Amino acid sequence: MNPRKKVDLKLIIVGAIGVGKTSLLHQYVHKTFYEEYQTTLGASILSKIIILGDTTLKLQIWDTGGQERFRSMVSTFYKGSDGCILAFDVTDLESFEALDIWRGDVLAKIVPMEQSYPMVLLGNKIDLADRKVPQEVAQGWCREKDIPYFEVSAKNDINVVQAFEMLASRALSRYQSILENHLTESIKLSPDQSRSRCC
Ligand SMILES: Nc1nc2c(ncn2[C@@H]2O[C@H](COP(=O)(O)OP(=O)(O)OP(=O)(O)O)[C@@H](O)[C@H]2O)c(=O)[nH]1
Ligand SMILES: [Mg+2]
Repeated sequence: MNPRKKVDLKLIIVGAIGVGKTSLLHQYVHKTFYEEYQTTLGASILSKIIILGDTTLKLQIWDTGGQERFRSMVSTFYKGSDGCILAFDVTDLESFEALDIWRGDVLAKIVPMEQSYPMVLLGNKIDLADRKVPQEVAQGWCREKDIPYFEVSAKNDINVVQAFEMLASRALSRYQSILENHLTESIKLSPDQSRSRCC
């Protein structure tokens, strides 16, 4: 029998209204795409199990609504997340300009750790002709922040799996190094603890 490790990770997807967050998630989890737009009211969760190396990962991915009126409410869901997908629409300049705010909102809810919090940026709808955000501009933003960038299309299923799995793999590495640090700390602590118990 394969003694595969099992890890549960919470991921979130955030970004402005209508950029395609729900569509990206449905493409990744269900391999489906809908042209009709149904805004996400608050948040919803989808799960997917994937295998990375010797680990079975259960991804719980929180889809959040981009409407302004939900911003403070959805930000309460960021807490405890292991990684984040930031999304914008390459045909919507405002959605790109709003990224600093979305990123700031997420980082404000994350407890700072030695290991940096994993994020990836997805520029969605590259199947459309009327692009407003050049690839180099988005890449420049990501370079400054040390975040990987993917140009994607939820509609045509371009780069979607690669982007989600890059985030999952970074979130898993962070989870493992936090776990190792905890174990090292408890090994360091245990001799003192046993001494104090016996004296
Ligand atoms: N052409 C094209 N349209 C897309 C793509 N992804 C999403 N859409 C369309 O964009 C619209 C909005 O998509 P959603 O996935 O609902 O966007 P959202 O970011 O979840 O929106 P909120 O929940 O309101 O924040 C829908 O009509 C989708 O069909 C894409 O890659 N290409
Ligand atoms: Mg949505």
